[in-house]
Amino acid sequence: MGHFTAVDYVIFAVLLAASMGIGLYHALSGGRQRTTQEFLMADRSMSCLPVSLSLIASFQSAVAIIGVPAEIYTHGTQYWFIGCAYFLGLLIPAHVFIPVLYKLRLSSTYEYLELRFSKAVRICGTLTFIFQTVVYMGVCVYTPAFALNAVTGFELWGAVLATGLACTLYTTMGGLKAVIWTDVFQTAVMFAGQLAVIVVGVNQTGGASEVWRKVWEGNRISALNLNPDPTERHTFWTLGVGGVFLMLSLYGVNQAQVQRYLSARTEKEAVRSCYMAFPSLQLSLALSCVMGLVMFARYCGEDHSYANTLHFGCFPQMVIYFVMDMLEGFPGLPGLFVACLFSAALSTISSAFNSLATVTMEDLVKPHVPAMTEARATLVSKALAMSYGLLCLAMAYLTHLMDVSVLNVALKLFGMVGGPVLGLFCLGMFFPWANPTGAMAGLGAGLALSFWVGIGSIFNRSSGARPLSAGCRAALLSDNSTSAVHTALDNLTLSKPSGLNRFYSLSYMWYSAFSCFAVILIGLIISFLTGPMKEEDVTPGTIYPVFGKLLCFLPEHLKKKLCCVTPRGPTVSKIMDLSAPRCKEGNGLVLAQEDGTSHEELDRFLPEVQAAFVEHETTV
Ligand SMILES: CC(C)(CO)[C@@H](O)C(=O)NCCC(=O)O
Ligand code: NA
Repeated sequence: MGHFTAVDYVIFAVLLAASMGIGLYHALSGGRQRTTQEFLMADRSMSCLPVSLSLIASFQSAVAIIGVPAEIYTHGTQYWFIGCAYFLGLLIPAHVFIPVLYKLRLSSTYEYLELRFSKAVRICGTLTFIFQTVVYMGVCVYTPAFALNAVTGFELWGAVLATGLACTLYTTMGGLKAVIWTDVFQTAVMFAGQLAVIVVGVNQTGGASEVWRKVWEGNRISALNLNPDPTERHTFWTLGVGGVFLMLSLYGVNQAQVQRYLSARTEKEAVRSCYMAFPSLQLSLALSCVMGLVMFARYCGEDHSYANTLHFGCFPQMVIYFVMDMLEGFPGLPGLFVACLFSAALSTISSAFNSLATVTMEDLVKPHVPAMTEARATLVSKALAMSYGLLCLAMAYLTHLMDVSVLNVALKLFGMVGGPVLGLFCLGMFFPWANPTGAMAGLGAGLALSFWVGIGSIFNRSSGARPLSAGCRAALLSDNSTSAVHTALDNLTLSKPSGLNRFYSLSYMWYSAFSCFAVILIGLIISFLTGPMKEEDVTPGTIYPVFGKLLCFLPEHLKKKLCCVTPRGPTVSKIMDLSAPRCKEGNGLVLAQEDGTSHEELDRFLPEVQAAFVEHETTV
């Protein structure tokens, strides 16, 4: 197998150096990262282009770059239908979540939970996010290093340490501005690397029509699978409908993304960035799917040296093997692909460090130390970003100890942990009756159910291995494969799950939707049992009147009766209570802000808000 030349290592080093350069630039320019507003929120001054590229970079890591081609190679193009989920998966955040969250002018998205429910719900939301992100970042930093190491002997722990430390450094120096601008640069490198592999790969295989012929004859082009069985791993329903909930949990309520929307200059700019993320996300999906197809065309029917590793799902090494095989003899291109992999990883973990620092600061530290000076708060935020960077290295080691198939793990984690949090936000925004007790019970039950099915599926391997499709079998059963392989495959595909095993074999693409609905249902039941929230008790601006909008033909008084209009009222003092530690930023009073009002205009209110706050505090 081809080894790296000096040129390749130099390209990798240049990637790290350029990223750190961007970090240094933002540490020394602008406000020099001396306020939390700049360090955590990029001064709320970003325009839509960098924000949109940064949005797609957050959850597009080496896991997707390696995992998706492997998935397409093994199971055909069915996974590509997840692109259908991008429509609603971005439209709903743009027109439901952004308007509500942006107007509240939060820093942490979990502040919403306190405004709508209670402090306890907020803390639970924050802790859930921290858990999800800490596990995810370990997988993200470990995956590219591991895959490269397995095939090319690339220094495993050297790569983990170099990426983890470089990323920690530029995130700590340059704050969110550096994170967003490195995302822009890294997304470009990511696309360039994928494109290079595809162009060279198509050439090596004998042109686009030859690739098409081979994947067509090899049965890789999947027809739309409309099987309603929820245990079938990838169908149109699991990907196109279940995927919408996955997208909502990531692009609607996940702190990493919401923080980007909030860093936009205006609400319009935030909505526009969400729209602009759509084509780039489709492009990214298309590139990784096409890469899987080219890979199949290259190896189908001839070289099955790596097919042995395919038996139990998708192995990342295979993709690296293919890439190195393709790019051998093109000096610099293997290095470009390495840069592509690590770009994807860096842009994800940098978002993780910054968003973790933000929620820890805003939700866990500030409420307990309300008198902290701005300088001290910024210092603590930087210390937090750095600590999470170092924790990431520890998590990479933990990932190393668990032997996992990365794409499934990432998607399962998003569903198991992100789904209940999505449910919590939906419960709060769409159901004015939901009360804090219901929210707590709903979140607890939703998490319990999703961990039950998620952990159950791990111990229920027999059905976990079921997804070997007919096409995959064809690929594995080359002429010279033994009858033992045939028998093993038949046993795998014949065993149909029943009873509890059927529950455990729920497709992981349904996890988000399943746990989201569980939270809403249990949350509503408990709320009605313990006394539903009254309209005048709900904080203004925290409800999205979805029923009011859907039932717009009803007369006004009936709508009011159904409690499906935005509650309004002179409850400013109540908001001041709830958001006391944040009031210096003037969060509470900007609720009436109209669409498109710029932060500059808002800032004119700040002195008034501060005066009101001081008055409020001294009279209490
Ligand atoms: C999150 C989606 C589904 C959005 O397209 C996709 O980027 C994906 O499959 N990501 C896998 C996780 C990762 O790349 O880290
Ligand atoms: Na990324």
